[in-house]
Amino acid sequence: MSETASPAIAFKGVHLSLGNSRFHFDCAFERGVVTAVVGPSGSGKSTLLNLVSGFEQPDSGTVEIDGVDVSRLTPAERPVSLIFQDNNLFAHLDLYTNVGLGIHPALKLTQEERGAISQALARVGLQGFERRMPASLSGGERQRAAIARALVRHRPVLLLDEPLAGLDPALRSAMLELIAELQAETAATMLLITHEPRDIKRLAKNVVFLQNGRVLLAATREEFFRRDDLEAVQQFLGESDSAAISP
Ligand SMILES: Nc1ncnc2c1ncn2[C@@H]1O[C@H](COP(=O)(O)OP(=O)(O)OP(=O)(O)O)[C@@H](O)[C@H]1O
Repeated sequence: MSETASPAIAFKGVHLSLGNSRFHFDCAFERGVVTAVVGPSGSGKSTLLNLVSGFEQPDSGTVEIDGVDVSRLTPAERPVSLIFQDNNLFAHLDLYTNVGLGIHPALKLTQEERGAISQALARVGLQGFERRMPASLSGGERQRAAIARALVRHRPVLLLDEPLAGLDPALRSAMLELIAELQAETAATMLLITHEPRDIKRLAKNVVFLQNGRVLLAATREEFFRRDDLEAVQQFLGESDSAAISP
């Protein structure tokens, strides 16, 4: 991974215990690119993202965003947006309100901000969907609405926790394109949890591979795909490939 520019996110001697699981992260994430966060189930991928978003705080060590120690800040105080696999939207609120909440929790919006909501919905292909309720949307449309909300927030860091899981192949590929376009437009630093090598190939510049709560390998995408000397990486590539072709 590039070490020349200052990283957007840095874990410095971070230790955390959750139940019987122990995590130790010392790693950095390059600014303005997508880094794929991969590894076996239970290796700590969501926990790593939670430490960035503030849903977990380290027992010791620090998490820095843009050189600022954010370890003790609440999620709302951090310069971060999040998109999960599902449950990104409030089911009882229409899309206009769901996206608007990304700008202001009490929806005290200026004329310009109100315009930005409709623009963001149009940007993700949901023009005219302002009054639609989440339950009336397909899974792919709901994920696009979540991206619209991230867009209006203008945060420098976007965390994507398996946002494509559960989508059919055509929707997956449309979402991959959309995320790639938004990354190019906004130059946000993105961390993407995925189980799919093709997501890494399409989107990621770097890859961080976790095992047992630690970073096993931090590499560029090209280096990562050459590291099949590592059994865990070989297993990830093998299993994912077979999963990709099975019905
Ligand atoms: N709040 C918690 N209390 C106890 N154990 C926890 C807690 N949160 C996570 N863990 C444990 O920590 C380990 C890592 O969890 P995590 O969700 O970060 O893994 P993951 O790599 O994202 O897994 P997956 O790919 O299955 O989503 C798991 O064994 C999990 O059960």
